[in-house]
Amino acid sequence: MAGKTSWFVRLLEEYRGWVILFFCLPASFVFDLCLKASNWIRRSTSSPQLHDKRVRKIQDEVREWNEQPESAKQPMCTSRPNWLSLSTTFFQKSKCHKIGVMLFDILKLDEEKMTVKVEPLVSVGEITSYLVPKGYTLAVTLEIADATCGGLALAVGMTTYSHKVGLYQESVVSYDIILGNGDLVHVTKDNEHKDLFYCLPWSHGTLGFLVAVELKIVPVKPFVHLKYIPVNGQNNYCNEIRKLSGALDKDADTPDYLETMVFSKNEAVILVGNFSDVTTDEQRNKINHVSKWYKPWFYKHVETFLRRGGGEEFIPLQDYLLRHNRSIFWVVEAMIPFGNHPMFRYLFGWLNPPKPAFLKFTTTPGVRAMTFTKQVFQDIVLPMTVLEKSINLAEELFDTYPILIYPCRIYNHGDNKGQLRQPRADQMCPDANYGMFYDLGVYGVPGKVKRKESYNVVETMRTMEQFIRDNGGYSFLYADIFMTREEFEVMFDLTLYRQCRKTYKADGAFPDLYDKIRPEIDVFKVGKKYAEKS
Ligand SMILES: Cc1cc2nc3c(=O)[nH]c(=O)nc-3n(C[C@H](O)[C@H](O)[C@H](O)COP(=O)(O)OP(=O)(O)OC[C@H]3O[C@@H](n4cnc5c(N)ncnc54)[C@H](O)[C@@H]3O)c2cc1C
Ligand SMILES: NC(=O)C1=CN([C@@H]2O[C@H](COP(=O)(O)OP(=O)(O)OC[C@H]3O[C@@H](n4cnc5c(N)ncnc54)[C@H](OP(=O)(O)O)[C@@H]3O)[C@@H](O)[C@H]2O)C=CC1
Ligand SMILES: CC(C)=CCC[C@@H](C)[C@H]1CC[C@@]2(C)C3=C(CC[C@]12C)[C@@]1(C)CC[C@H](O)C(C)(C)[C@@H]1CC3
Repeated sequence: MAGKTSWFVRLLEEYRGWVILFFCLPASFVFDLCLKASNWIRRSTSSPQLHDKRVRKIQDEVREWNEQPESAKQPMCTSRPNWLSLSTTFFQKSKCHKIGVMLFDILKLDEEKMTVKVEPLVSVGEITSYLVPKGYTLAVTLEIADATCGGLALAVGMTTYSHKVGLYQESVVSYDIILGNGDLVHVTKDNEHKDLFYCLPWSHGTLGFLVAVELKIVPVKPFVHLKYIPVNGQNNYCNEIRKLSGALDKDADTPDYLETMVFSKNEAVILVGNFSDVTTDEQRNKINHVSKWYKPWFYKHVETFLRRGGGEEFIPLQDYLLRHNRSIFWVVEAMIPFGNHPMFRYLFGWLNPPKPAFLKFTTTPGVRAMTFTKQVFQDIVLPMTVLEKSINLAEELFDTYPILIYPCRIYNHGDNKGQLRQPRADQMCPDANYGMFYDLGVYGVPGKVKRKESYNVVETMRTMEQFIRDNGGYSFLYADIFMTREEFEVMFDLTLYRQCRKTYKADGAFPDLYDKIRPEIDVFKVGKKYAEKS
């Protein structure tokens, strides 16, 4: 039996690419078809006109929960299974009382106000397909089609347009929330619930159930004119990012989209995109549908410009917005090392990406332990003042490239306005009410470049988190965190959040934020094991 198991495990490990190709990708494809079919059935029986009725049903369920004896009450969460969620943590919903918030409709497009009102489970892929043909897109559109408008609103979202508008939360005009007592409140930044308005982002459903969200949209053109600018030398590319993002001058003419992929300490490609029409033959010859299944993975395509010495293309907007979807940034490479081979792409490229939902659904405790201890998926918000330092530290700790940089405004809304602290004086843009920060994205298998042998995830991540706290930054909470509760409260300001939990009847009704987002694995037990080993 043992022999059989080790033969099987060896097959999985040594030929994992083939196993994924012949088993995971087709299974993921079928899985996706089933999900799509069930969404389609749900949508065809649902309609925006029935929104109020659906909301009343949820309110009734919450009121029923309130009528239970105190001793029987478990905190509430949505019934959406954790495997559908885009988070690396596996929050144990079995410890919660689950309420079905099955809301999938696009409610209203208001072209005068430039907003769109949606139910929370509308996905980024769906809203993009709805808005782009009408000449709009969300001000903050994610690259992953499966992220939902509601999940992003109550957690955090960021994109390559964020140097102009900030985080996803800045593009929210209003939230409709069902509170712990079943009341429905409409929350805006100017009405009597403004305190709640500032606390809902980064709250992960611990303040109430979201039933609708109104989001700002921006006018677009059918193409993005994308310039690929390779830069040598760390100071050079960091200075260029600061300049292009408007970090040094709030009146600088900034591009519509700005992204950087750092391929080694001294080599990066900066992507500068602007909305554009395509009218001339010369422009038409430079059209590139980067998201088609047979095209090279986007980051691999970008990397070629290090050798080619720069270039420009016209990319259809929808292709641009979902450019990282097919290879899930560079996550798929660790699973299918030959996935970017032209033969693979032409024959099987349409099967990619493996659905994150499928991967999560099939994650056994062993695979989870492996991804937890041997891989890194982190997005970190940091001020531009530590750009060089953070890249050097990421190299030292994780030893994996590429590293992703998305500049992003963090607004100073005043004192005690939500979980994010005011940017420090030296982090503010001159004469502006925001500081220029950025997302540092590190995804993959640590030790890839210098082939460092041992990777102690707990020690490494805690060093990174110390750096984040010291510099007034934040970890995205979809990822595993390694902080104690006390350290978490140094990173995030929970003063107003706590007040809101009381005022809006969330205490006892919803889990506490730290308890909801921390990994289900005992980080400190894992840390102790590493200590014993060494
Ligand atoms: C049935 C099945 C289900 C799976 N489900 C999931 C899942 O849910 N989630 C998930 O993330 N993965 C999943 N995988 C993918 C699989 O676990 C991958 O092997 C894993 O992502 C890679 O991690 P690893 O520690 O095994 O790295 P390795 O196999 O050691 O390496 C991954 C890649 O990095 C390179 N590399 C590793 N170490 C170094 C180094 N020191 N220097 C240079 N290069 C290096 C390797 O050459 C390889 O290309 C699944 C695989 C199978 C077969
Ligand atoms: N570029 C970016 O910024 C990207 C960000 N992400 C991250 O991915 C996540 C989004 O993924 P997605 O799968 O859409 O969302 P999730 O299902 O992961 O939801 C995120 C959190 O919001 C809560 N939530 C979601 N909907 C509701 C609701 N209607 N009422 C109350 N609480 C709710 C969830 O609680 P519950 O479990 O109770 O439902 C969960 O804690 C975010 O965490 C985001 O930060 C991912 C990709 C890219
Ligand atoms: C700000 C920006 C650009 C954010 C991009 C975030 C993505 C790279 C993240 C979001 C969700 C994410 C953590 C995910 C994964 C990879 C990285 C993702 C896609 C995977 C698929 C990695 C493999 C894991 O076993 C598992 C399946 C749990 C997760 C699921 C979520």
